[in-house]
Amino acid sequence: MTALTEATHVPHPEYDREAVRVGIVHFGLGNFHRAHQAMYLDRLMAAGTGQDWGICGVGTRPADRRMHQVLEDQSYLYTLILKSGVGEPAPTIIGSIVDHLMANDDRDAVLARLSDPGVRIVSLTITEGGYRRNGAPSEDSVDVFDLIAEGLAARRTAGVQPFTVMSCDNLPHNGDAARRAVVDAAGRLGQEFADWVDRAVAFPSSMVDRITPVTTEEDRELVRTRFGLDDDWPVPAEPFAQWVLEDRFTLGRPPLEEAGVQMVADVAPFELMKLRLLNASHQAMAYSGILLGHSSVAAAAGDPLVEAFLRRYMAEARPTLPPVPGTDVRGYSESLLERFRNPAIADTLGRLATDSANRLAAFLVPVILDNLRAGRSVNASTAVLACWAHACANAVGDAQPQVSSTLRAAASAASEDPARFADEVEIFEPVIGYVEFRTALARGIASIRDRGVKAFLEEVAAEPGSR
Ligand SMILES: NC(=O)c1ccc[n+]([C@@H]2O[C@H](COP(=O)([O-])OP(=O)(O)OC[C@H]3O[C@@H](n4cnc5c(N)ncnc54)[C@H](O)[C@@H]3O)[C@@H](O)[C@H]2O)c1
Ligand SMILES: O=P(O)(O)OC[C@@H](O)[C@@H](O)[C@H](O)[C@H](O)CO
Repeated sequence: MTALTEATHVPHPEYDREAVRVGIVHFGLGNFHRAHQAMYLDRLMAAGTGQDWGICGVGTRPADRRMHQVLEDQSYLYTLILKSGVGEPAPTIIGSIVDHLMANDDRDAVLARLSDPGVRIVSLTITEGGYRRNGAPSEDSVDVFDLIAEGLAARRTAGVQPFTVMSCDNLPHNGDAARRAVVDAAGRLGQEFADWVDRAVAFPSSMVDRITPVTTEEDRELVRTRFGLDDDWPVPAEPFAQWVLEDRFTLGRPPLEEAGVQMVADVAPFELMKLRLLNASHQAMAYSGILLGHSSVAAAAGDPLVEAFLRRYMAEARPTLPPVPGTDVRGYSESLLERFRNPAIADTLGRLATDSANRLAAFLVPVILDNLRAGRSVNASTAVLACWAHACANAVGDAQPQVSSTLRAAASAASEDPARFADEVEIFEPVIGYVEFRTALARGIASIRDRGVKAFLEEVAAEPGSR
């Protein structure tokens, strides 16, 4: 077994990692960041143009301690395994992460990093829920946005220009979501400071894409036995990767376009296309798939009924999208179905159903709202919510969508009184006033209850698509 630091028999960092300086502080260093942003930076370092943009990860939750320990033990190296489903998986050892801190254990070290003039970007993959402040953070967790605001305040006091805050989470207008959260946290330090943050800090939006599932025991075994590498936490991902990023940075940026990133003035059309076709389809597949007895994404996507339902959903979502520069949106939809079917990606419906209310709020509810406003059908997208209600109430174990106990109780009551469910769910607030929505949802819930999910999905999938 070869240590990652010694491995030369697979692609590995050939650049001098000692010469890499930290230029990016990243909050929420999970699998996606390691498969995406860190991979792009590693490409630049290999080309000799990214050496000022080393990454220092920051964990803010107790669960991040495991990542902290593993990375520290492995000199922050890990294996990215790309799986196309055809031929051998392709490993690359990624070297762009050079430090990781736990804010819970050493807040001062994190603030020192944030104050360092060499740090010019703070990036985020803290999940959709990470942008909602629900009361005080739990005792063991540190609030990401409080830390960022404190870091900005320290820089201002020291006369150091503010860093750029770059959200890489799947949220509509993720830059604006980050701005709101940072300005809100800055407001707790004073209104004048919050106004300064709002004026002086750049918050570019981005569209980020690479399906990156949770690491399994099989992935660890693959890396050990097939590649002879001693890696406690490799990252599996699909070969496809896309990053479209607004070119607004206060203190410069890495030459990301040289690594394949699309730098644009306005990311909104790309972002809408991806969230409403890929992520919302993931939601559509998760709850219908769970009710049909599937547990893996590949199996659900390979089920002709789920595929027909996804096509129907995408046809309903497409009219809500603006033209996307250089992109055939129908072709994009087809390519997604193929990516979902990748048999080598052990992605689970359980992962897609994690934190389900926040995901539906970000990806699906806006599609319903736009179609309602335009007087178009919302049957397929509302069918996703009817499936969600039944999956929340009836699925068990890993398949059960992650929701609050209040929401689960509402979902359980929905079978008895389908018309009530709409009023019980906070994330429906933007669409609750539309009678078409309420009727479609109640009808969907009752139809699954009375005729079963298969008959219901067959009926929805057979409706003529919008375009
Ligand atoms: N996995 C993918 O395929 C993928 C693709 C594109 C974008 N993303 C984005 O990246 C995010 C993270 O995905 P991942 O696969 O790395 O997940 P992960 O579970 O591997 O890592 C999530 C990270 O976010 C942190 N986090 C979770 N909730 C938080 C909160 N409320 N406040 C602060 N930090 C929090 C966790 O501690 C962890 O460090 C997604 O939610 C999505 O927005 C993921
Ligand atoms: O990661 P989330 O919570 O935003 O959504 C779950 C999946 O849809 C998502 O992780 C996709 O796999 C990803 O967005 C593909 O780029």
